[in-house]
Formats: sequence, C-alpha cells, structure tokens
Amino acid sequence: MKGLDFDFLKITFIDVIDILLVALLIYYVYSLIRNTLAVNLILGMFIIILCYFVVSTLNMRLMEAIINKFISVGIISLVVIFQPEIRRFLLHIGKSTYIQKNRAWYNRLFGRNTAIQDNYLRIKPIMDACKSMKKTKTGALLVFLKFYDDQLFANSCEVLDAKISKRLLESIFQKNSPLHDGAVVISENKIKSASCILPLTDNDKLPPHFGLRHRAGIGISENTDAVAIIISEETGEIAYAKQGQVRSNLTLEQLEKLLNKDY
Ligand SMILES: Nc1ncnc2c1ncn2[C@@H]1O[C@H](COP(=O)(O)OP(=O)(O)OP(=O)(O)O)[C@@H](O)[C@H]1O
Repeated sequence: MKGLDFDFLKITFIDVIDILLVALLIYYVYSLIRNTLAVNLILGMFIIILCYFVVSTLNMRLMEAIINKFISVGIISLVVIFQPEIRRFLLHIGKSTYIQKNRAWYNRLFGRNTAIQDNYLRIKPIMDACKSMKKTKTGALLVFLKFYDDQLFANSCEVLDAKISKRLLESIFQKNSPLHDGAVVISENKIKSASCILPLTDNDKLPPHFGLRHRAGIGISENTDAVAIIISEETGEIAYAKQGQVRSNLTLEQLEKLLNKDY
C-alpha cells in the first residue's frame, strides 16, 4: 500500500513563524475592532465578496460587472471608512513601549484571573458613583470610549486626564459644579474630559420623556464606538446606550454586566 505523500507539504521553520505572525496580526486587528462598528462594516464587505463569487460562478455577467466596479471603488473608500481604525492601529504600535511598561499585555496573555480582578477594580469607582447618583437623583452622562481621539472632543470639552474616582465623578455632576453640564468622557482608564457637548440623535422613535441628556448619550453611540450611561435627574433611572440602541431602567447588576463587557 502506498503511504501518504506529504511531499507537497513542505513546512519550514520560516513558514511556521509566518503563520504565527499572521495569526497574531489577525488577533490584534480583531481585538482592536471587537465590539465596534467596524465589525459590521467588515461583515458587509464579506457579504459583498460572497455575492461576487456567487454571481461569477453562475456567470451572471451584468451583476458581476456591477459588483466588480463596486469593489474597485470600494478599496479606496475602505481607507476612508477605516481611517480611525488604521490611525488607532498605528498609534497602538507606537505605544508598545508603554504597553510593555505597565505589563497589561502579560496579564492579557497569561493571567485571566488577574485581568478579571483588574476589570472589577477598574469598574468599581464608576459603579459606586452610579449607585450614589441614582440614589440622589443626580443627572449624569458618562461616555466610554475604547480609544480617545483628542480631535473629536478638542473644542467642546474641559480636559481633565484624571484618575477615575467615585468622589470626582460625583463632584463633577453636582448641580453647583461648573462642569456638571454635558458629558464626562472616560477612556484608557482615565476621566479624559468633562462638560463635553455631544451630537444629539435625531431618532424620532424615542420615548417622549427622553430629553437632551438621553439624546446626547444615544447620539454619540450612533456614530462612534462609544457606549454611554445616562442617569436621569428626574427619576434616578439608569439608561445605557450602545450603537444607537438604548436600554432603560437598568438595575445596578445589569449595568455592571454591560460595563464589564463593553469597557
Ligand atoms: N449636546 C449635549 N451634550 C451633552 N450633554 C447635554 C447636551 N445637551 C444637553 N445636555 C445635558 O442634558 C441636560 C439637560 O437634560 P434634560 O433634562 O433635557 O435631559 P433628559 O434626557 O430629560 O434627562 P433627565 O431625566 O435627567 O431630565 C443639560 O443640563 C446638559 O447637562
């Protein structure tokens, strides 16, 4: 009996390194775009490419020509559409020395338990502040961004770059605080800025009791990867906006779960 011939499959040491590097790159890109709108864009692209293969296999020449044209223009539009992601990707490579310094990468790869513990500690002051502001019916709007873009908030915010703490969050949203109007932006484990003016949603299907605070929280989640916590001044209810969708009247446990997932 003839043995299996693996002659065609010659894998060298360099091939193994090559495959590992590609796997690392895919993982890195995935972790950058996970839970972001870019995932939907990539899914859309994938569907178009799938359609292209179907129509070209079935020899549907007109459809094939249309999709072909669309794809060739699409390559240029991809650079425009993914400009923030490409920018982030390059920024992250540049920040690698910082990443090495705080050893977060090590925890990510080898210390799942430590990472869960870290996340709990990260979220705790935010949860404590929300609990207290819910109780005292202090109106608040907190926006969470994976990657902070200075340009996005340059003109409409008070830059803080401060450590997240329950008392700081509470004092910002105190009625008498000069910073209480507008949103607080939290990113990269810091309170980046306060008193931010956000774009309002023009969704006309929202409940009538949603005023400007809710509309601003939903608005920022529509066009960016941000998620927002909105605490109502009237009722103390907590709402959570993500990708233009809002969940209202959340319990603290539900909020903690959502934050754990998205922040
Ligand atoms: N574009 C905006 N960006 C950020 N915050 C905003 C914006 N517009 C209004 N706000 C905030 O919303 C507050 C007014 O909230 P409003 O009473 O209209 O909201 P609401 O959604 O009804 O919430 P609440 O239940 O607290 O009344 C303002 O004091 C300001 O802090």
